[in-house]
Amino acid sequence: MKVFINKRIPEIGINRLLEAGLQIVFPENESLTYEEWLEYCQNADIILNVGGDFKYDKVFFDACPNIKAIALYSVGFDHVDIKEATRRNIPIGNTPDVLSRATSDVAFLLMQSVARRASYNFQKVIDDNWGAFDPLHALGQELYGKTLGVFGLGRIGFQMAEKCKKAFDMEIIYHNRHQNEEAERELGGTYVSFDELVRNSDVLSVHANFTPEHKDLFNESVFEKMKPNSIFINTARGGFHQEEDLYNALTEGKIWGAGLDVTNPEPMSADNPLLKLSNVCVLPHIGSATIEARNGMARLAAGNIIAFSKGEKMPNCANPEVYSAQSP
Ligand SMILES: NC(=O)C1=CN([C@@H]2O[C@H](COP(=O)(O)OP(=O)(O)OC[C@H]3O[C@@H](n4cnc5c(N)ncnc54)[C@H](O)[C@@H]3O)[C@@H](O)[C@H]2O)C=CC1
Ligand SMILES: O=C(O)C(=O)CO
Repeated sequence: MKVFINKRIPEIGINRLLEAGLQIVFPENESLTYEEWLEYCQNADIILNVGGDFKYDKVFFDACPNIKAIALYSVGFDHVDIKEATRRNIPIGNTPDVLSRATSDVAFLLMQSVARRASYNFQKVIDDNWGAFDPLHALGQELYGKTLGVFGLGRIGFQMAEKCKKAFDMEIIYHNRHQNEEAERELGGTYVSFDELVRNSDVLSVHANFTPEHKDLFNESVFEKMKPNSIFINTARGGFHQEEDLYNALTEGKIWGAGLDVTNPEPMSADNPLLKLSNVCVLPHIGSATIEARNGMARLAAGNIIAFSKGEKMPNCANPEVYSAQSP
């Protein structure tokens, strides 16, 4: 079977695919236009997808009737129309768990960076503007004993909560699709309504899976209810926050600061007004960017493809219902 991989991934994944006798096709140039990407996909049986540049929607599936399986090099699958894939019996593999530690590390890093104004202070050093010791300037806030609100207490949200609990003895509240009793026991966390989460969090960290109906969920009316000392963190997907409303909330003192690893669109333009604010820290979607996580993702993506090529179930599948649909 022919596997199209749109961008180089760590060797461990490539080697596994080659050892399994699969044929790999890489593009000559990794910056593909939609048309070029589609053409590569049309000539493949399986796709190993890196990044979220192109959507796997009805138009794609109609244009690529030969595609039998897609292995995402990500845990998030918001760029895939899962219903459409399932309808066509196409399993969609993803890479859970192996990146939870790295991504929650970045949420934790952003939280502290914003609380201590790290990017603002770093910029001062770069600008040769260190200045004299000033008892009243660039003061941050301490996080000990404060309340962390997790929106989406899944694999990554849990690890963020665990770190905040251990490092700063923070109180954990969360809002999730379902109450997570095991997490409550381990973290001593409390399930709250969305409204309570927004009103009571000192740090509100977004970790849910993105779906179009939640676009701009964090908007003016939400920021309005947040505490003036609160920090908004988003490492999930940029679509969750309304950027202009976030900017206004930050400049009008409705919230203390924001840390973003994800924006909408990505990349964020260098002249984005958010980047001029001293209470904002933006990272270029590096949540899973560690050697350990990226190797793990390569291993899982290759494992999904190899299992599929042998007629087995993908071990990590975003639409396991494809398998029950196939059974008599
Ligand atoms: N910044 C980065 O580099 C990375 C970002 N991510 C993002 O993080 C997301 C979460 O990943 P995991 O923790 O592995 O997923 P997960 O599926 O383990 O956890 C997501 C949780 O969010 C909850 N949820 C979903 N929609 C919700 C809603 N509308 N309201 C309340 N709760 C809701 C789910 O019930 C689930 O518990 C991914 O989907 C991806 O978008 C993941 C990895 C790296
Ligand atoms: O896995 C994901 O969903 C990412 O965003 C990148 O690792």
